[in-house]
Amino acid sequence: MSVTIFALATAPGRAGVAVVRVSGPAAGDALRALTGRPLPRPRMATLVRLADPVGGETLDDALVLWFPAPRSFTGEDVAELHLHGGRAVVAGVIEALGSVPGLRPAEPGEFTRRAFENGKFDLTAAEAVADLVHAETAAQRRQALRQMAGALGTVYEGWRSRLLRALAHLEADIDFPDEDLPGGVPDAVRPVIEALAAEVAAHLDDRGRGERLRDGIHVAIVGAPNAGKSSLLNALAGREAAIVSARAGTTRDVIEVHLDVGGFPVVLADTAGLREATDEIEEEGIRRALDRADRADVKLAVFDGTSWPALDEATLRLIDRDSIAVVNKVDVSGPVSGILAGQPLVAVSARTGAGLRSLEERLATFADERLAGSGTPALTRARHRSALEECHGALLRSLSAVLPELAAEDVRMAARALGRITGRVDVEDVLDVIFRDFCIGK
Ligand SMILES: Nc1nc2c(ncn2[C@@H]2O[C@H](COP(=O)(O)OP(=O)(O)OP(=O)(O)O)[C@@H](O)[C@H]2O)c(=O)[nH]1
Ligand SMILES: [K+]
Ligand SMILES: [Mg+2]
Repeated sequence: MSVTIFALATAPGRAGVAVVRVSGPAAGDALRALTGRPLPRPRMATLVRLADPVGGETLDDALVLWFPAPRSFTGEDVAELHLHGGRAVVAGVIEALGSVPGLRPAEPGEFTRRAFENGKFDLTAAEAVADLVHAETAAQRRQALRQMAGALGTVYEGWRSRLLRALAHLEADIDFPDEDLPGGVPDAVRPVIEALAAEVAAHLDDRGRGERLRDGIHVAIVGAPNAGKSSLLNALAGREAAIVSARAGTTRDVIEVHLDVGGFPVVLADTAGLREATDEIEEEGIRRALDRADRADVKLAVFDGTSWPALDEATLRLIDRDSIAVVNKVDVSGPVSGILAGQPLVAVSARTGAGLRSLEERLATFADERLAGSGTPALTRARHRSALEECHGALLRSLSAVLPELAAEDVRMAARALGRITGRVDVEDVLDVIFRDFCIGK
């Protein structure tokens, strides 16, 4: 029988309300010990006085909820204590719970892990709980909620059950071979495996859409010294994150800010101005700038409008189809317009804020094209990607296997790779890694 765990489920620190969660066979004992009363009616908020079971001192007047197993978040008996969110109240209740026999503080992610182990949801949904807790933008929230509702798990489990049917077919063929037909995969099964391999490949080939939506789309600001890159970063971030000065070569290190642009998470990076370096520090800064530009999903190529229509050569060379060309300082230069890399220039002033809205809209459109996609659930984690790559490889091998026994073994491997994603098969080794991502109380 499992031990009973407890933890503060809300963020630590002073707050209006703090929720303490208790889960396990002794949760009812704990609730009775602190309230001095019989258990309240299940799932009904009840106002009670909580007192220290040892000294009898009053700790709080709290709302308590009682969820008997199995109808609870973890599938075990669960008690929730909604406290006044002061540090002393929370500390007193936590200490009182620690004195109840059979209780111990929870590890990070332990509540969600128990829910998974009790079959409340599959691993992809458990991972989505962590994503939802960390979601900072609307698009991230939507993706996590979809995944939590089982959108990804359903796709992977669907593939797995089709594979298991194909496997049954293959195994029947091994037991009762048709002497006239040579070769590995029989004709009846081949199209099934081919179709699955194609679906898995299409799912893998999404340019990291789901992973990017979790982690943010990477945007690098590049341009000549004094074009106003750092000023632009500050204007978009709404704070003085980077140093601005009239001296060319101010920025050396890459400076990152995290933004919400139209509901999409964006990691915006300011970089050193591109020119012949004057010392080795600047040289390293420029190397980092080019490296970041190379790895970015989108480049903001910033030009100094005061030299319009002359445009910096080094910056022009970096422009490709993943770039947005920006002309800055239009407060000085006056209006500018033109087409670069097939797209209209965005004219802005980091100083007055003119044009920043259109720039944000253009960025959001880029993010939308790359991240939002077709509504099919996206691949969200490297863990899923590597298992799917393994599955795909095994499917391709099975198609070219010369013996049905070998084809069956490959299909079995492909199915096992899918089962590892949802947590159906041998996952003990990954559980610790996955739940370590969670905070305590989740
Ligand atoms: N008038 C005007 N001046 C600007 C604007 N944006 C930046 N500046 C000025 O241009 C100068 C350079 O700005 P920075 O933001 O430091 O330029 P940078 O591209 O980051 O320069 P490096 O880091 O040296 O590559 C500063 O004096 C800014 O005040 C703008 O929109 N209008
Ligand atoms: K500067
Ligand atoms: Mg700068």
